[in-house]
Amino acid sequence: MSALYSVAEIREVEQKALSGLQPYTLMQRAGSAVAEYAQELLCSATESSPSVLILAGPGNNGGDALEAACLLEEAGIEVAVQLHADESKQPEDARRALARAREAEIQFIDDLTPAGLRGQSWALVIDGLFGIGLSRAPTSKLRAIIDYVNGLRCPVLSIDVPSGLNADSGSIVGAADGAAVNASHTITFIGDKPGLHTCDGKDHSGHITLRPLDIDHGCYKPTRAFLNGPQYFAASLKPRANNSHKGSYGDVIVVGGARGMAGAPVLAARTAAFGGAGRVYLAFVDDGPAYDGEHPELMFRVADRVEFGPGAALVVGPGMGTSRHAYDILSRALDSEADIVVDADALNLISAEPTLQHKLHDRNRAGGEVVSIITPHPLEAARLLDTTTQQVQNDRPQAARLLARHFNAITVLKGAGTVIAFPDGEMAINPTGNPALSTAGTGDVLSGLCGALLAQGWPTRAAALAATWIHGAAADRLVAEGLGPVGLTASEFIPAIRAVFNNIIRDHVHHRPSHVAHHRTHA
Ligand SMILES: NC(=O)C1=CN([C@@H]2O[C@H](COP(=O)(O)OP(=O)(O)OC[C@H]3O[C@@H](n4cnc5c(N)ncnc54)[C@H](O)[C@@H]3O)[C@@H](O)[C@H]2O)[C@@H](O)CC1
Ligand SMILES: [K+]
Repeated sequence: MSALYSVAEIREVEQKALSGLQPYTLMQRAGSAVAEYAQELLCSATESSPSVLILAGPGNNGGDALEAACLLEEAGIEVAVQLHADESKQPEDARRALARAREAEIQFIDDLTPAGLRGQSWALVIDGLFGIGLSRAPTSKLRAIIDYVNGLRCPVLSIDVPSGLNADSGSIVGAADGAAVNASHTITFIGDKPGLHTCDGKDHSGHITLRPLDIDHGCYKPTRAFLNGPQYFAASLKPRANNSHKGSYGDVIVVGGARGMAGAPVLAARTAAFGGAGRVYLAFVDDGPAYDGEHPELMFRVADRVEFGPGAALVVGPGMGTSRHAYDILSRALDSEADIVVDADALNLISAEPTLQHKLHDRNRAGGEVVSIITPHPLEAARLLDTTTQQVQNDRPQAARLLARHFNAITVLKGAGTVIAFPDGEMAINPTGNPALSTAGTGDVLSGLCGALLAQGWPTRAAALAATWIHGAAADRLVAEGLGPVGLTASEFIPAIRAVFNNIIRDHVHHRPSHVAHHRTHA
């Protein structure tokens, strides 16, 4: 159950479902799911006042809220509704929900400003202002209500999508002119949505619960997007054979390190070693250090004297600089038949040089297998797409898909809710990770881990998914241990990555029993 649906796909499912159901059925189901969940939240609330504030907007999201209001009132819970709708323009189902609420003599708050809400202490707010139908920034009047809700300390349950958030992209509709509810919980309907998991979605959605509303499976089509998880790379999680040696786990060559920038490739190389590569080389653009005192197992070379044969996995770009010399080395790496991870300065060089762009694009192996992974952060992505960081962040899924198609490379667009896009249009959003990763060097760690998995023979697709997931899970583990999110350094993620990786291998490997149980026979 980790498929992600675009708004257009949700609408399609909804239309198919509605054609086979009595009118109002889905809204009833949605309202009752909200009421049920609200009651669960109220049970755990500490607030002495049981009063629930219900915000209902102009569309069917507001209808869901009104239906929930009726059900909560029937259950003996005190509710107060603030309705932000032009009643003459409500859709049919929402109008019916409103009529029902009026008949039930639910309390409507006449004052539609925050002043009408102040002075009350709410046990819970139910946010039904906007769902997937929000098309422009909320008006200033509604922004004031959203600000009021965001200043409260009680739980906030958003219906379908936190109002103000774009369900496809996770950005706030209207950017600086917009505002979105900060939910503690989101109950989302029909299918999970990408925008809840990336960009601002991660901060605004809180705990996400999916309710498919009993819609027949036949109404759903397969989607091209999913929430990343170990099930998507489980086939590559294998135990190590006893009869193996360093050659069994491949070579990583980290290519980078212009003068004065040795730290980045060292971080990538250390992670490649901790991620299980058999041998790890650093190929320096300029004369780098002779060895790593803390990890003397890493082998230092001068890039000009290193062959980029097909057998090794290349990680190109950390601390590489953008000199002519770096260009030549990158060009040679792109010409090679090796699996390649392209990061950092290598991406900057590519964004400035059409020749390199073509080389990256044309790197398919015979049979069409994609052999390149690019790992841009939003600024690098913006340079590659010749646009602005703001534009990239406005629609991260779209930006990642464009990059993947344009450069024919699996694209790992880093940031809150990292997006992994494939050249065939498929896309994953990564649920692991936290702001502890917002520090220098964590990108080098990610590209080093990708390289380690490629060196161990993982397909590029599985490597990109697993590296992203493990990298984020390592950050989550450190924060759970009380070591972050403030002040963690990139180096500290490296041993945590090793621990998480070994754990998931253990969890996914089926062990044979060590002995055979024997049955006693009684005489
Ligand atoms: N139709 C159905 O049977 C179902 C609908 N569902 C609910 O309905 C929602 C979608 O309903 P709608 O399509 O009506 O969309 P919304 O309820 O999200 O809101 C759309 C309405 O808001 C208006 N609007 C958009 N942006 C605005 C702005 N900035 N300021 C003021 N008004 C603005 C639109 O003109 C439209 O009237 C879902 O998110 C879900 O909560 C679910 O209950 C599932 C079943
Ligand atoms: K909502």
